[in-house]
Amino acid sequence: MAQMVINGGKRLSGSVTIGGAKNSTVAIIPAAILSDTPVVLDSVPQIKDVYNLMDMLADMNVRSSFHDHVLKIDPTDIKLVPLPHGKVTSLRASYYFMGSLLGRFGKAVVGFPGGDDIGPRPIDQHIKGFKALGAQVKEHDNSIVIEAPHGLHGNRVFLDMVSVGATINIILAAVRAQGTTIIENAAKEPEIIDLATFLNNMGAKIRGVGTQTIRIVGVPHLVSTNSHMIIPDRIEAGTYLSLAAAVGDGILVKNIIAEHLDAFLAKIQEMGVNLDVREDSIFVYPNSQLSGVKVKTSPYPGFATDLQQPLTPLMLLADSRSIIVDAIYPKRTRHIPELIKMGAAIKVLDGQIVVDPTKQLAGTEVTAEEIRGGASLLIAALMAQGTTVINQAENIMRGYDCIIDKLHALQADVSYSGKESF
Ligand SMILES: CC(=O)N[C@H]1[C@@H](OP(=O)(O)OP(=O)(O)OC[C@H]2O[C@@H](n3ccc(=O)[nH]c3=O)[C@H](O)[C@@H]2O)O[C@H](CO)[C@@H](O)[C@@H]1O
Ligand SMILES: C=C(OP(=O)(O)O)C(=O)O
Repeated sequence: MAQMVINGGKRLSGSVTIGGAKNSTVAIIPAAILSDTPVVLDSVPQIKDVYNLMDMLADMNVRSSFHDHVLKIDPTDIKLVPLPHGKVTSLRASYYFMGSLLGRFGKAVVGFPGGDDIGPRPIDQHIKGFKALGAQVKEHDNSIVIEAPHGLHGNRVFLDMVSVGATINIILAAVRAQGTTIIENAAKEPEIIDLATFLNNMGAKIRGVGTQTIRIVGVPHLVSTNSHMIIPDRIEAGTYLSLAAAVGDGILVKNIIAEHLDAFLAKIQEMGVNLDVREDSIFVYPNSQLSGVKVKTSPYPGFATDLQQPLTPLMLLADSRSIIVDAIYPKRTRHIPELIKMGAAIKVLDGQIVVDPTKQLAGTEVTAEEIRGGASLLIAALMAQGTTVINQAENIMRGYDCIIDKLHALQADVSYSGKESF
């Protein structure tokens, strides 16, 4: 088990540069096996999910190398193998191999995915999409077995709810299918646009990404000719903005696409956070007076569920009550008992997170049950007097690029002991 040790109570300053988006990267790596030629990705975040996906690629005889944020993937000698367990359960995005193996081989055997334990995460819409394209889907030995003996054929799929994962998985399966697939009620996240840009640059015909209707005309082959630069991670950016507002004495957060953070920026400005939004960076001024706000998460462009936890510690500094309603993952509250251990006046009441003004947090031993819960504890620890030990800190490493170096650059007193020493 990895631990992060934080000596809090210090004001931080300096600048931090945001890495490539986790949720783009973890879709684009599985998508790379749809290419007939080697693929090069740039601005890839140094996170645990990337290393786990590389291990899964190796199981399929796909060579990959990762240096200085450049990831090279050569799928030319790929072999169809079942991916029943092992790394599959270490992250959510392993389920994208269902769509991409199906698109490449017309068959996939993939175990049930892991990822953050933030409440029930069914995949019925993914399966509905695969079936609509002509695949047969069954469960065997804790794996999903998907086969399209007569090939995949484009079709219309109306998603019952807006799902990032189902939208991406259907794109991956449809991109080399025969005919046209139309996804309605599709998710609009910027990471889906990034995936489509990557695939279109290799010859795919995907139109309408970023709207609720996506149209995919299948093509027989994909060929990569240029490297693809991953977009900046809006969730990492929101986390550092929240940290900067909570403990900063003036912090510049660089490599940001501010439009991807509209709902988050509007909310922290409503709290009274003083920001200077520049072309591709945001300067956060030291804050004095903050007010409580109400946050309700919803699919993009709404307030991201992945940012409710990193925002929570900042709410403790407000002079009035804040309320969070996570409409996407109502059970995403495993960090709350840990924040209470640190002295936070916070509770879960009727499915809502109620955050009351808290004068001072105190360092103690807590556990990061998942990525964003871990980020929330990290910010709280930087605010707290004394030492905080975060157990299971490897969960934070699933999604935050070079986090220890970035925190050191801001003068934070943080150390990490664990296998993932990046
Ligand atoms: C790797 C990745 O990109 N992860 C993100 C992705 O997760 P993920 O793709 O798993 O999340 P979805 O967008 O699919 O989930 C949205 C909602 O739909 C429900 N649902 C989804 C699929 C399905 O078949 N059936 C169903 O009921 C889910 O339980 C959830 O309540 O989007 C989430 C919501 O923005 C983010 O928190 C995750 O960071
Ligand atoms: C929930 C998240 O990730 P995943 O879907 O990969 O578990 C997240 O990044 O906050």
